[in-house]
Amino acid sequence: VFWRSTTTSTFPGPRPIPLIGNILPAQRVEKVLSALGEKYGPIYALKFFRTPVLVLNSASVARDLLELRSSKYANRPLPKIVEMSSFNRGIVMEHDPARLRLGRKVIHAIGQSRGIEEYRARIQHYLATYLKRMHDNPRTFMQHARSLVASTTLEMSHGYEIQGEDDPLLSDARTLVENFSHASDAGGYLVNWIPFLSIFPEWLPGMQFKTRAYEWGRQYNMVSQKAYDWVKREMVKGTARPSMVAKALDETTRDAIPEDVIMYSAVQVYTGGADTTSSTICGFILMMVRHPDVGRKAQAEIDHVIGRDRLPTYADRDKLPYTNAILSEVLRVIPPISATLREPSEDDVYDGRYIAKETMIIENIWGMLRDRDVYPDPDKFDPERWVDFDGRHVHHPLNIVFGFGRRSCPGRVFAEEMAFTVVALILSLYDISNDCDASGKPIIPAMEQTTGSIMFPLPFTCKITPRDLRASEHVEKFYATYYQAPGSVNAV
Ligand code: HEM
Repeated sequence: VFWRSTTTSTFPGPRPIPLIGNILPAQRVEKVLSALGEKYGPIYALKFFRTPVLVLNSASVARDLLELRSSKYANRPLPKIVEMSSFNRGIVMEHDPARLRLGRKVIHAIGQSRGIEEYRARIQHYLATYLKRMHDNPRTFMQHARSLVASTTLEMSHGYEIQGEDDPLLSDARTLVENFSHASDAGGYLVNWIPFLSIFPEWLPGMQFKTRAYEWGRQYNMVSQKAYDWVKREMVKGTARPSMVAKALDETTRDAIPEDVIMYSAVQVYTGGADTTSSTICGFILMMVRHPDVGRKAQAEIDHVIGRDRLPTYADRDKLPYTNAILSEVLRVIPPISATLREPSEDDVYDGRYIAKETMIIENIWGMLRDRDVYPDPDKFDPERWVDFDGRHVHHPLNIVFGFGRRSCPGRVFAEEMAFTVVALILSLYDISNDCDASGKPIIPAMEQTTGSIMFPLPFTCKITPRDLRASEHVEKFYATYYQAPGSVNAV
């Protein structure tokens, strides 16, 4: 204590109310945290009840702490409600370093380009299905984006093929994401700040959160187990398709990884990957409706580099800098995850100031991506910013939206590939424009997102029309080439 008080000072921040701490709104916290950052700087202190909190509002500070001191900042705080609902099982909230390492290793089997390659034919199949649906029914573009990513992630994690929108596993997985989103809303439950509340019985007024948390936990365990058992049964029958679970249960690694680590890691491919990646695709369409000039410029680039005789592929990414810049700028202005949490496993000092062990660290991703010192006019959607910008730079949006250091997103490679491919295909095939209301006035959708730990653009309408006759021919050809009829896929 003597050392602390003589050599270090504390971080600036708004004065907390005694006993309660600082009060933040229940929704759109990231915006309030950014506004406070403008007053108190790139790293500042708050207090929630007795918990000390540090907010990181700058990517450089996040890199200094979470990347350059990654072993010290590899933990996430564990809110009581998350523990009560069993969501601490699985990579996202894992506390045990050995289990975390194994869980991330399981996911890495599909998180790297080589791993993704094994699913190439299936990814093409789902892209073909997506394009056909977009072509036949462009009005439901949001649903098509969600189905595309849901199908691909469940295929890669479990080798499972979704049977339409009513598929029982898909609807269980969607409920699970919703429950997780509620449970991980740290500010939403008093018990996260006053943990002893959890000892009171469920029938007392105000204790209903306990019933809810146990129900979420029951559902999480049930879905994870059901999906995992399904793969094991398929393996016994000899009909299992290539998947992350099948690979992890392979003879060579069978004894090395505990079964529950495989089971929960697999289900988190869907929970971590599906809504985030489809939110990005819908965010792209939203920005194209709002900025038709940007879409036209990208189409000119695609036509010039690729021509109209074939469709762009992921392999063309480096040749399409403007199209690629659109993806970066979409993720900068509407990142699917606005903030995540960490905590240091030991005391630390940064910039001459003291950080106590188990301080709650808020990575304000939304705020970092609107840092006025780095991005002039940060609310402006301007892909041009990224055309000549070094992709390795700490302030490049793609180095921020997936987080930092040891807990950064293991699905980044897949997410970038899927999102870029869809952006390039859609721009090459379709014009995206605004709808009009009954009086003929253009409807320009607002940049509003759902609340919760994964944000999705609110439903909006637009027109998605084929650019020319060649677009229809390309979609038909793509479908004929890549669509795989049920039952035609080989087992492992
Ligand atoms: C555009 C799409 C995506 C975005 C923006 C995104 C963003 C993030 C962020 C910000 C984190 C927290 C990082 C941190 O704490 O520093 C994270 C973690 C995670 N993501 Fe993603 N993600 C995306 C797609 C995916 C995909 C496709 C998968 C699955 C293959 C996935 C699986 C995970 C998992 C399991 C974690 C927890 C990692 C850990 O705690 O160690 N994500 N993601």
